[in-house]
Amino acid sequence: MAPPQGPRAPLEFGGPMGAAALMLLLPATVFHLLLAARSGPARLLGPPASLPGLGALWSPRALLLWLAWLGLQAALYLLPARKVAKGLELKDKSRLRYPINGFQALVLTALLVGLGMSAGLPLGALPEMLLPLAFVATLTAFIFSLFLYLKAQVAPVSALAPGGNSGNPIYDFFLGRELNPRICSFDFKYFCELRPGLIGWVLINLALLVKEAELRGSPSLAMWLVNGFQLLYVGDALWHEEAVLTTMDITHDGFGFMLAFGDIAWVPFTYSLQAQFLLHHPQPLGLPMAAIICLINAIGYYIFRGANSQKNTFRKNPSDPRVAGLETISTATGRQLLVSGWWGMVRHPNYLGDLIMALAWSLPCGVSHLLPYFYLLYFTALLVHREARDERQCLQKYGLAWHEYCRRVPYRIMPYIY
Ligand SMILES: NC(=O)C1=CN([C@@H]2O[C@H](COP(=O)(O)OP(=O)(O)OC[C@H]3O[C@@H](n4cnc5c(N)ncnc54)[C@H](OP(=O)(O)O)[C@@H]3O)[C@@H](O)[C@H]2O)C=CC1
Ligand SMILES: CC(C)CCC[C@@H](C)[C@H]1CC=C2C3=C(CC[C@@]21C)[C@@]1(C)CC[C@H](O)C(C)(C)[C@@H]1CC3
Repeated sequence: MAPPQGPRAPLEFGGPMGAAALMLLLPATVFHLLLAARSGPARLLGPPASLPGLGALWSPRALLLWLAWLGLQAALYLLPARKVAKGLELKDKSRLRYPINGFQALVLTALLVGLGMSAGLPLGALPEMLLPLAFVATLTAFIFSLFLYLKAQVAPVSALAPGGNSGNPIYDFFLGRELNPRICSFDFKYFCELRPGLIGWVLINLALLVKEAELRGSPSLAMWLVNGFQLLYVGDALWHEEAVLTTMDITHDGFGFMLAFGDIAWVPFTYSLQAQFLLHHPQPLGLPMAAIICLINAIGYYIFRGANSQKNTFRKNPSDPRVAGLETISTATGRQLLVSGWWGMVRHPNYLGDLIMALAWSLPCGVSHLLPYFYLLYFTALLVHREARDERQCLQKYGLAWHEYCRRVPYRIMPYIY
């Protein structure tokens, strides 16, 4: 049976009240974290040591820089791609085309930044601008979401997302009405999910590393580790860019404030928190501990990549020799579910790997403060919530076969625990 859609779809995130609260709480959290990371006590909870005036938030230079960044990433998106991939089939039976040139955009951005730095670009000045940059990014997210909401008014019904069309403007603005808003072939959601925010995140990390070298003579080992791990994560996402086309963000969720803000403001300014913390609170890290942390990150990455690649290979071609020997359950839809390999260990092995990596990103910051563990805490909550949403969708899609999968693979994310 098809799940209820439009005004009859069940409301998520606490409905309109929850959506309104999140629209205040999420930007407030970004500013709180930015301020806390640079303050002496670096407290995750409680008010930051000092509150800046409004003047510290607004800077025309930050606005120009931000617009130039978005413009650069949009231009790189429009460059010829090594491949054009097709998305999943839509309600009207069509399949959208997406350029696969994210990794190329990362490399070209690195080249441009490298050239700029050798010509005297003061990258180390960026950390001082994080607050006004986060402010313009948040403003952009609100204005852009309004544009997306209005654009959806004239979109055909077949282009609307299953949720996000409740009729309540606050809720729909938050969740997003249109599934794949585009102008000509420019896909806003796909662009935002992987480009300005993710690449911006590693650029902010690099600027923090440069600033630390300016302040202390050389970057610390902890800063190198955080930069290296997160660059690997972003590089991996862009290298496997096509895989994002099957995530629930692209196939199920509308494009509204939640994803727009998440992609362009939340990711670059909160995911770089560990490097921000390290700039203001240097942490000693010995080689043996660094080696253990590298091992934890490597284990997390091995599980994350192994699980994601196994599912993607299987979904593309179940007879591929790399997955053909795995045990499966048949479903009424004609699709199969893996019940051995990574997907026979827990129902979301990729989340487990991602969480192990999140731990490795925080450990270089020591254990004296809770603040650098914010990502791990937030991410655990996000993935537990996401897992529950995915389970609901899979139950609707696969019915009895999903029950059978849950019986055969009883744990969701962490074997014997959850
Ligand atoms: N860093 C960050 O902030 C975030 C990172 N992520 C990461 O993104 C990645 C993608 O996650 P996400 O989009 O949530 O979902 P998943 O990649 O886990 O995909 C879930 C889908 O996989 C399919 N599936 C589930 N079980 C099986 C099985 N046993 N056999 C075959 N197919 C199965 C189902 O879709 P179907 O059957 O239709 O194919 C299900 O809807 C993860 O690695 C996650 O950790 C996610 C959110 C935030
Ligand atoms: C602002 C709210 C609290 C929630 C916003 C959530 C978003 C920040 C995340 C939702 C799904 C995401 C994914 C990635 C980044 C974070 C968001 C946008 C991802 C691009 C990270 C890199 C991974 O390899 C991936 C699998 C490509 C991720 C896809 C989902």
